[in-house]
Amino acid sequence: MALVGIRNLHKTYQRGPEKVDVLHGIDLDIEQGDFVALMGPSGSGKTTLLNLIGGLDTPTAGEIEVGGTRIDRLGSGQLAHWRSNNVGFVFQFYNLMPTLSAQKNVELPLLLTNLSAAQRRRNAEIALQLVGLADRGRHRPAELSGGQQQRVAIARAIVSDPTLLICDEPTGDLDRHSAEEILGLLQELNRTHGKTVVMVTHDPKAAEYATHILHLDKGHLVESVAPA
Ligand SMILES: Nc1ncnc2c1ncn2[C@@H]1O[C@H](COP(=O)(O)OP(=O)(O)OP(=O)(O)O)[C@@H](O)[C@H]1O
Repeated sequence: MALVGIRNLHKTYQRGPEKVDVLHGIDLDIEQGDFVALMGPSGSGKTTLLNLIGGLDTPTAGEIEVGGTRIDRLGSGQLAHWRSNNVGFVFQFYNLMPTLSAQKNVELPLLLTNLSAAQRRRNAEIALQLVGLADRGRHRPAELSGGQQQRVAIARAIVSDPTLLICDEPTGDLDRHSAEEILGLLQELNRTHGKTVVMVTHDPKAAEYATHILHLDKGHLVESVAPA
């Protein structure tokens, strides 16, 4: 069974009196261990689909099963609990807490668990080590480069050991060199640590790191090709 199974997925937003149909019956399977790049023109529904897969939003109609759980059937509290156990999120602008050190930022998701303070610290250290920032734990975000801040965000995303990593334009704010480092890191997490990665990107070079490339156009999945 696929890790993510999506059937006839629809999403309609209500904007005042107006209805905006964004996804029109998406069918998609993502296997455990896939690294999927989701591409398509601006407004085609990429972030909408990504947020539905990660349980940040709920569909208007259709089914989403992740790791055997029908997440479209969960209430908002159950969905939040499911997310914290199963999904790590990486965003374009890092979303780190500016007043907290890198170490404390990485520990944040663990505050929702019943791990001891010592265990939280240890797990955050391991995650920072994995992203190559063991020596930057005491730095605040403003004292780190964009690429380093994104590494901290990735450490925060993996500290709870989720199966699924959801990345929305993770290199959209980085120069080419830092972008390649971040993509290399995501690839290593995918290949070596077995994380299933779903990444929205506009950048064809970023998509080359994926094992599968999906194209969305006006709310339809138009193509699914593996990179050469
Ligand atoms: N919360 C919302 N309420 C109403 N409309 C929304 C909402 N979120 C997104 N939309 C609309 O849904 C459509 C798809 O948005 P989405 O962010 O999924 O596209 P995208 O492909 O990720 O675009 P981009 O590449 O520009 O980020 C857009 O027309 C957008 O205006």
